[in-house]
Amino acid sequence: MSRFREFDLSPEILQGIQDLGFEEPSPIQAECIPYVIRGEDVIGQAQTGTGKTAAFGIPVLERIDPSINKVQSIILTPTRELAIQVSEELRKVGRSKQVKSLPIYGGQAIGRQIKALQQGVHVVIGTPGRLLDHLRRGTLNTEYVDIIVLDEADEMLDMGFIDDIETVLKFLPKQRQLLLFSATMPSGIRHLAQKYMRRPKYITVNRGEVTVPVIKQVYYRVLENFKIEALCRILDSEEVDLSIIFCRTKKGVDDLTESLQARGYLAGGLHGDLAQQQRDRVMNAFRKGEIELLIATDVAARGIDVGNISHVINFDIPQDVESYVHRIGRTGRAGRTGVALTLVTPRELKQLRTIEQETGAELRAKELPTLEEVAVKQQQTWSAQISEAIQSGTDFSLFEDMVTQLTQEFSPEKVATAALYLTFSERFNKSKDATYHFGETGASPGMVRFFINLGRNANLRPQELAKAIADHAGIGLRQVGRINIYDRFSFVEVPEDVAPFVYEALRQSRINGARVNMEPARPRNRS
Ligand SMILES: Nc1ncnc2c1ncn2[C@@H]1O[C@H](COP(=O)(O)OP(=O)(O)OP(=O)(O)O)[C@@H](O)[C@H]1O
Ligand SMILES: [Mg+2]
Repeated sequence: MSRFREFDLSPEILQGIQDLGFEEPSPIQAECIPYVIRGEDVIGQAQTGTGKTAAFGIPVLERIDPSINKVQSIILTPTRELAIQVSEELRKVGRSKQVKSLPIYGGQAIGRQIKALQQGVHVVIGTPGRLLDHLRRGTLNTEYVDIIVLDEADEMLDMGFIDDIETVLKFLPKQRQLLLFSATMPSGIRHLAQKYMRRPKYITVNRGEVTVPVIKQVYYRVLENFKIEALCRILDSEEVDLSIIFCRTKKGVDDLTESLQARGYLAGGLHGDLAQQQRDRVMNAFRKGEIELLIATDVAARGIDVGNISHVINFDIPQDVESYVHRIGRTGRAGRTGVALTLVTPRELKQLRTIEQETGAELRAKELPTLEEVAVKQQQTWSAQISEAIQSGTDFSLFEDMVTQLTQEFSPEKVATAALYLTFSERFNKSKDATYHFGETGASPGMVRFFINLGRNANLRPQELAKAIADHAGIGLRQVGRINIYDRFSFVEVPEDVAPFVYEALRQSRINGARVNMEPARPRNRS
């Protein structure tokens, strides 16, 4: 608490900070709080998860006079979930001071909001559309409003929101303090912002790095139609606590949620077309850990703060760099570590490079876990589950007679093994009809040569094999170079730059309906 005491804060607010368990101010808080208390306009930029909410929340609450039962501050957020979350944090900090905060957003009965506003609140946290609705109806009195905050300011001043924001500002008193906060602040937006601000103080603690260094950033090259399989292998082999999985579209979210649920994962979908009740249900379940995977559009990309998110997974690569920064920032918050994984298809490699360049971060390429690796991991998980069931004294009475009977005829080991087999073997991939190998000898310059064991596919003609490879790797038929088929094996040459895709395709593909299971040996460059 020591350094919080150095600010000009009332005992009630200090109490609120202590109740939240904050011991020291984060850098953005240390820098912003004094300026905001003094009434200056501030643009605050700091990495995701570094406490920007309290950086504006603490001084805003300090400035509220709870004896005046009127709205004195308005905070705008781009999404409903974020409005609820910010309102919740402000409610905690302001509790001792008896500051009343109210979230206001679309999808919730407006009558209820009007009633709550009539009873008197001090801080309103809302999404622009619904806030405008209240301003136009005259159900939100702005006479006493003197601090306005745009959280995720660059998004709020971007095309999608700017008209609404300008209209909101027109409803508010001319003499007002404006605060802008975000982890990203493109220079265009910063210039635009000047128009609404009085000699703003620009505070940034990024030191040139937009992403959070404790987030491990990794990407996997995958083919479009192999993404779900790739995702499942990742989920089955990583230590995932909670994870947000981002998709490009709402339909993508629905489809992926359904696939994952069908495979037995605890998954829930979140996007803008769902009913508010459903959105609330999913968000609450995720916060409580009742679902482990939140499948979402960019609606969950900004601001959302859930403590145990160990992994952010870009099932679809983000459309722009800001989206990448905010998405992956859902993990690695408040000093914790995190992992950000991105699935990249061949045609998206360029977009990946752009992200790398503009964030200055290094994304490491990683090989997908092999089926063997997944199996080992799964066996560990299952073993742990079995041990736990035994140690926790689970009631097995339903099966005890069966075991007694079986063990008269077979050894207990045999019985247990058979039971495990029947329970789990389905989930192992057993089809190993053909195997691909790599060889690196004798390839033409600039080419990588793959040695392919065709197994049951030995009757393929070279042209058919070339086409199958091109289709599966997502490359042109003409890029498949020399192909030779000898009895049950074949050589194929492809240019170096597409080799990783061919490699991936060979690992994953079915040719002639047979699952081809290639067990690694990386594609090595010829000497
Ligand atoms: N001084 C502090 N000490 C300890 N924890 C803190 C402190 N300030 C904030 N936190 C915690 O850090 C987490 C992240 O804070 P917050 O959501 O405000 O980050 P942010 O900078 O707004 O991130 P984003 O850019 O993603 O919106 C929250 O769980 C918050 O409670
Ligand atoms: Mg935030």
